[in-house]
Amino acid sequence: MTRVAVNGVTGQMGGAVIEAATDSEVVVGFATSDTDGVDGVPVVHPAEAAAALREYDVDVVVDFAVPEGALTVAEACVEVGVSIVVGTTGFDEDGIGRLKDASEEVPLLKATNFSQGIQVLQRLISEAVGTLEDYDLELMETHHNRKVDAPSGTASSILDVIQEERDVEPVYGREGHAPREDDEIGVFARRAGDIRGEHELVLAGNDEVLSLSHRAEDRGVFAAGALDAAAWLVGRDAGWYAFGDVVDA
Ligand SMILES: NC(=O)C1=CN([C@@H]2O[C@H](COP(=O)(O)OP(=O)(O)OC[C@H]3O[C@@H](n4cnc5c(N)ncnc54)[C@H](O)[C@@H]3O)[C@@H](O)[C@H]2O)C=CC1
Ligand SMILES: O=C(O)C1=N[C@H](C(=O)O)C[C@H](O)C1
Repeated sequence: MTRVAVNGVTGQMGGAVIEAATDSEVVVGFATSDTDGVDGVPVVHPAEAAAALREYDVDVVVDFAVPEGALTVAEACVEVGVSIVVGTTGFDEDGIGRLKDASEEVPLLKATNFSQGIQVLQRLISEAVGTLEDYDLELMETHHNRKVDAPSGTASSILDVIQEERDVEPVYGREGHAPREDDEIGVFARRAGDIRGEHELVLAGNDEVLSLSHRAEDRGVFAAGALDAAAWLVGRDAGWYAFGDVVDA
């Protein structure tokens, strides 16, 4: 069985990964929380990650934490030579640069969303935006009230997909006198309750509206995708991998 360490183990996604790990074994977790165990998994501070990766003979880290924590653990993976699946969102440019550096030393797979449905949605969006060239585009995402980064990592990835097809300028929310420019795309983030994750792109023009959307109904979908990615990643060459590589395999 693949020996997994979970970064952010005391969080919402950490719990979902422990629950979903039936074909792999979660042998240790990292978190800054003041606890030494969760669901029978020992919890170690991220500052001690390198020693724990050696002690627990970890094959791969599955990370759902915060950017600074993900970077600390990614750098521990480099020190020990362990693969890492990065699910944390909200990295700035410097953080992405540090992850890229890590991927030169160990296999690193980063995805802003580990659901297969979002992979397909991104492909559909690419086709729709490329085909309906003159249609207005508006992007919406909705998440639970504890989410700290906005827009979501998935919305940012969808924006990247759109910008490969069309030269659009994101406008993050609108307020006051804000007439729409032809080349803009409105991007909206809503936070409420325990909504697991909803994303929608609206394309409007020519007296019609096309709406492409996805809704995650349980965190288990992300946890299962990340564990599939982890099993796929172990034993590969150092490099930067995407969840699409796993889905297409
Ligand atoms: N790629 C994907 O499919 C998905 C990504 N996410 C992302 O995963 C991340 C975590 O989400 P949740 O579990 O909902 O958050 P959460 O707030 O419930 O959990 C965060 C965890 O990180 C830990 N933490 C805080 N500082 C840390 C540090 N310096 N080092 C290591 N751990 C640290 C906390 O103790 C906690 O265990 C977010 O960035 C979220 O956007 C969430 C769901 C799916
Ligand atoms: O924080 C979350 O919950 C989620 N985060 C990811 C994101 O930022 O896109 C993926 C998913 O939507 C859930």
